[in-house]
Amino acid sequence: MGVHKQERDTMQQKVLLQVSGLYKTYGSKGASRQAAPVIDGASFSIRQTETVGLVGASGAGKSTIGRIIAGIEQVDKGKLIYQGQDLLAMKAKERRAATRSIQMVFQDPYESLSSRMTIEQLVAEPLVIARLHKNDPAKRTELVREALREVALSPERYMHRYAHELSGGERQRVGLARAFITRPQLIVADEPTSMLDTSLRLDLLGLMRELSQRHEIAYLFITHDLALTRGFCDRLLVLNQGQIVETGTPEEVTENPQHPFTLRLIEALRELDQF
Ligand SMILES: Nc1ncnc2c1ncn2[C@@H]1O[C@H](COP(=O)(O)OP(=O)(O)OP(=O)(O)O)[C@@H](O)[C@H]1O
Repeated sequence: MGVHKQERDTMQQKVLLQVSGLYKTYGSKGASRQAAPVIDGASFSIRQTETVGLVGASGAGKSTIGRIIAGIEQVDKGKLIYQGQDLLAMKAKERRAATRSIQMVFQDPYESLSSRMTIEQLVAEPLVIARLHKNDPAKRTELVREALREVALSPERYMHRYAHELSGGERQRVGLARAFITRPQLIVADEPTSMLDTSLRLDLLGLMRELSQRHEIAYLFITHDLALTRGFCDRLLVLNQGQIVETGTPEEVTENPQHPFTLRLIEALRELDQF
C-alpha cells in the first residue's frame, strides 16, 4: 500500500549489512573524552544488491562511516552485522576473512593509485593482499583481464600501462576493477565521481549500475550531489549530527523531506549544484 514497485522489490531483499548504534570520536585518548562524537548513534541497513546513497553536509561523517564499514577506521561502540556475522566481535584476522567481500572505491583516482605499479599489478593487488590464488599467477592474470573487461577497459590496451598515463575517468574504472576483482557483495564508493566532469560521472554510474545488476553488488554511495542519486540510488540515508535522520527514495527525500535538517541540506546543496 503506497509502496511503489522498485521499493517493494528492494524491501524483499535480505539484509546484507545492519549497522546499529555506531559511535566514533576522533582525537587522542586523553582528549577524546571532551571531543564531540563525529558519529553519534548512527543506525541503518543495506540490503543485498541495494544501492544506498549516504548524503549529509560537509564534515558530517559520511567518509568516516564508509571507512568504518570497509574496516579501515576503528569504531568506539556499536554493531556491524554483515551477512549475519557480528564483525566487531571478531578478531582482526577473522574479520578480514569475513569482509573480503566488502571493497572500497575512493574519491581521488590520482591519489589512490600508485604510479609505480602497472594497471595489471594495481588491479591484482587486492588478490595479493587477500592471498588469493597465491601460487597461480596465470589465474590472477586471467582475473585481472576479466575485471578490466567488466569496467570496459581493454586488457590488451591497459594492462601494461601506468596510472599516470590514464585519464581521470579511466583511473576511476581501474579503481572499480580493483574493487570488483574479489567479487564483492558490497562496495563503499566514497564520492567516486566528484573529480570527474558531468558526462564521465554518468558513465561511471552507468558502469557501476551494470556491474551491480550483473553481479548482484550492493553499494553505499557517499555523495554531496543529490541530482546524481536520482536514477542511481534505490534509497537515501540523510546523516546529520552523527545520526541517520531520514531515509527514503531519492524522490521522496528531495520532494517531500520529513526532517527540517533534510530541507536545509537540500536547499544548501541546490545552491551549490544548481540542483
Ligand atoms: N583522521 C581524522 N582525525 C581527526 N578528525 C577527523 C579525521 N577524519 C575526519 N575527521 C573529522 O571528522 C569529521 C567528519 O569527517 P568525514 O570526512 O567523515 O566527513 P564527510 O561527511 O565525509 O565530509 P566531506 O563531505 O567534506 O568529505 C570532520 O569534522 C573531520 O574533520
